[in-house]
Amino acid sequence: MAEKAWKNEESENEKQNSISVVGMQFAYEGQSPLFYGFNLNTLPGSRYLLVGANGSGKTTLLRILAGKHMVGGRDVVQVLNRSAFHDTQLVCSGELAYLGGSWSKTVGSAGEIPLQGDFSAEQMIFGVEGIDPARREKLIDLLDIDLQWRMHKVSDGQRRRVQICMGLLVPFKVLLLDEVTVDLDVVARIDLLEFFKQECEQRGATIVYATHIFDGLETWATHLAYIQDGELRRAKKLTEVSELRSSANLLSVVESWLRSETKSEKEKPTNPPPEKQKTSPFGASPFMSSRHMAYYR
Ligand SMILES: Nc1ncnc2c1ncn2[C@@H]1O[C@H](COP(=O)(O)OP(=O)(O)OP(=O)(O)O)[C@@H](O)[C@H]1O
Repeated sequence: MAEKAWKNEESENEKQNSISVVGMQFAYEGQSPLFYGFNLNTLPGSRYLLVGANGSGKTTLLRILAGKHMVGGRDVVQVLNRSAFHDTQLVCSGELAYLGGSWSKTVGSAGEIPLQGDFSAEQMIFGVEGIDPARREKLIDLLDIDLQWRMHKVSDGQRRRVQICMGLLVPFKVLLLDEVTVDLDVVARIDLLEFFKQECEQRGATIVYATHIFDGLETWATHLAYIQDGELRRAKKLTEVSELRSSANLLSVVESWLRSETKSEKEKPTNPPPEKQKTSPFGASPFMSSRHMAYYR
């Protein structure tokens, strides 16, 4: 029923993108652009797997989508048709959620919450107001959280469970995940991935998940996005990745892409490659990083 409801709504909205990135450019201070003319569109209900070598730009992209860096005008990076950076309500309302590697979490209007200290899991989880009790119970159960855990005495995996629980308390519409299952045991990871899948199928949520762990993701993801040095080399439905139609699994497909990337790097001439263009395609102004403009969170 729920699935049908969001799909009807979606057809009325003419399949609007849940994420839209158009001609994005971004550089860290003092560095040449990491992203230049970067485009990405996702539809509601999709589960994107974001893959690429170490340093290819996955975390930076997720942080930009999460509104943590300003990368140009309001139209460049839009989530739910609103500017990811300028519309702070997106994050405060919980519609746009980001779960990354750090041990702190912005939970709506509660702001940054440290996840280490002499307090219980219960205090943390029940400290967030306005949460649907049934959803909260479901998450506590799913992540097998003991509400009596003292946060300064738990293991990395247990702390991670509490972090994930808090990040999911509000029913998100777009969820950005940066390698968050890394500390979880197999059962917790499988159950969580299944929960994410249901959130997309039943509510039309969109997930972008950056990971190097591909176990079980062939049947989980709907799309695969492959980044190389800040360039989106592939963005396809998983069913359209030709290598996956043969017997190859996701791990070996991504491994072959990464290996050919490394090989072509080695075969490059020793002269340094020309830097990516540093002027904006939208005007003659010099390229400016988000930090030059002091617009980052
Ligand atoms: N705060 C920062 N300041 C300057 N450069 C940075 C910063 N964070 C990342 N970088 C650089 O930006 C590039 C992309 O880094 P990013 O963390 O986005 O890659 P990644 O694909 O997430 O890597 P990994 O798979 O190792 O997590 C790298 O060259 C990195 O050194």
